[in-house]
Amino acid sequence: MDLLHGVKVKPLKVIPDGRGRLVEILRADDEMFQGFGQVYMTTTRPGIVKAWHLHRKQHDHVFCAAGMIRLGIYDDREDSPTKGQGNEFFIGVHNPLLVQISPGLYHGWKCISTEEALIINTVTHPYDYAEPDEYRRDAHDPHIPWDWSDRDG
Ligand SMILES: Cc1cn([C@H]2C[C@H](O)[C@@H](COP(=O)(O)OP(=O)(O)O[C@H]3O[C@H](C)C(=O)[C@H](O)[C@H]3O)O2)c(=O)[nH]c1=O
Repeated sequence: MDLLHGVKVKPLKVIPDGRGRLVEILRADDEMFQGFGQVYMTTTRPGIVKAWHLHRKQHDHVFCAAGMIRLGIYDDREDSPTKGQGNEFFIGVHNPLLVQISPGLYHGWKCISTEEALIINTVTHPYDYAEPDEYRRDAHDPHIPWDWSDRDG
């Protein structure tokens, strides 16, 4: 899969031992590091879609620590070489991957596990309560050619 302009991925290493497991998520010396604003946890119940979200300033770094999600990213930027294209990732306990999403890209996810998905998002700007850097479209807005329904095969 060709990555959208402004999307980067980092495969994460799971270090298991007799007590449990440890996973480094994002480091200040990573090539992809863009700065630190805050880190927060958000969860999604099975079958629920949280989309579409877009930030104008902020980079997101999405890691799914429990459960599994189908992460969708859609490029609607006029000046982008990948305008009109999308990326899809299946990430979580079975595929530990950190996905960096640049400002201007629509993104969202669906929880595809039977248990709640737990997402750790490390972002480049602290959340501004007065003027959140959050722009949204309905998850099923026809402007974005995306189908969140499950596919049989
Ligand atoms: C991000 C954030 C939110 N909030 C408040 C605002 C709302 O009252 C409540 C839920 O926030 P939101 O609807 O933004 O939560 P999610 O729908 O889980 O949004 C997240 O999921 C999608 C798919 C993303 O891509 C967003 O970037 C990410 O914010 O928490 C805070 O108080 N602090 C914060 O840092």
